[in-house]
Amino acid sequence: MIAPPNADPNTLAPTTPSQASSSSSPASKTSIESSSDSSPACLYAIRPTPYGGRGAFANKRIPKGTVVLDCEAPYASVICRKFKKEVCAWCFAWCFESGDGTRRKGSWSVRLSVRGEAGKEKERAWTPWFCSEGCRDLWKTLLNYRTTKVKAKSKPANTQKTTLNHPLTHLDSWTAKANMADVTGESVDWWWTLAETTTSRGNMKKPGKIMDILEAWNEVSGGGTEELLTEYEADCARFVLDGLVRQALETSEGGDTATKTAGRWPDLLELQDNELQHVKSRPYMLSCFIRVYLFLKYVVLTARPSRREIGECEGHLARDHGNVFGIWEKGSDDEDGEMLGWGMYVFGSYFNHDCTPTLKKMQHGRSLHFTTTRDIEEGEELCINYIDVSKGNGVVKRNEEVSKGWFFVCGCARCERERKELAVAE
Ligand SMILES: C[S@@+](CC[C@H](N)C(=O)[O-])C[C@H]1O[C@@H](n2cnc3c(N)ncnc32)[C@H](O)[C@@H]1O
Repeated sequence: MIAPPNADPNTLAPTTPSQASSSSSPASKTSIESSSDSSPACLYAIRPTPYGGRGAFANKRIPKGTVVLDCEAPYASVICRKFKKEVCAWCFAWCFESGDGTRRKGSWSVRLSVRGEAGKEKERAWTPWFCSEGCRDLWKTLLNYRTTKVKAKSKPANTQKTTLNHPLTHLDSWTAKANMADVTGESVDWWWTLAETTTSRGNMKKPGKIMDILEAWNEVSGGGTEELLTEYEADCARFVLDGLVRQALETSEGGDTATKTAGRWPDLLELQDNELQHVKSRPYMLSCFIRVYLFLKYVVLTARPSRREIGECEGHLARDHGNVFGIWEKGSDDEDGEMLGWGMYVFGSYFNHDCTPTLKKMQHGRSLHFTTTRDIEEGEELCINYIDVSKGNGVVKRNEEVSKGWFFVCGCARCERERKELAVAE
């Protein structure tokens, strides 16, 4: 359970137990159970825990080595830009691992063909790369959708980027001005509303408004993200876009494209919303979120029939941190590898952290599965580990790590026991 450390470790994402008070909502329980026909999710049920929102509890005795959840593919995912040529956008194969001697040069050779002007192939910042044509075809089959095409308008005669001021940097000053010590749900909503109203269609005609500037930027930059967003924000934008595409396919094709156990949009919305906790801890994340939203709305999604509204982008961003899983170089974050990207495997996000985990998660290509590491008794909680618990760190160090990355105090039995032992020793 991770968020993207490579981009900016301080932008990793967590949540607080308080927000999970919707915890035992019947909807979330149904979501998990409804997938039981195609997955072994009926082995457990989602119920409130005494320490941290909801958790997954065994419905019956589960033997060691049982796969309790097998997510075939993520609901949404992104390969970090710096790895995009090295990691297959479909099966997540890393060229340095899959190398047969010829591939050690450091990038895959198949990419999505994008025709630029005069029919010439050109590579854009968002162009995905693949390990094979087969993977590229699968990607195209699922996402046969114009995700990255910017509005086709004739270019203005003067295409000097330098004549435009960066349209989104002013957002930094918004959050800098705000007293973030007093951050509340209402104040976060207020900033979002301000972002929306100052860029709304009603303001379109007024010169100097963000909408106009973004449209002009769009025209001269050809939709490039390089200068509008930081690399991390661009990765977030691609992640959200992937989710929006899946959501659109769900709606337009009756949901048949929903990947096995990846969940659907309503399931994703059932996940813990981490936005407030995240912004409280890292105020600059609010302007990052809003920049991603404005970028998607006015630069990328202008080719779509209807423009996505705040709710959908915010819905993704609010659940991204703390709920997504890293896509790791060796398929498991227990090993010291690179995190190549991240993915939202919705139903996997109900597993809480335990310093003595009962599940091991393993990534195989696009899939992620969770296997019991010992026999589990009926009623026992199924937990994974968010941090490396094999380092031999004590309760204090482990909790420093958990609270730094995920903002919660670990309520697992091992931590409770070690805290008591420490108190007695003092
Ligand atoms: C991915 S979510 C897990 C599901 C979550 N409990 C829910 O109700 O949606 C991670 C969040 O669960 C809570 N959590 C997970 N493990 C915990 C633990 N060991 N102690 C306290 N809270 C925990 C924290 O709020 C954390 O941010």
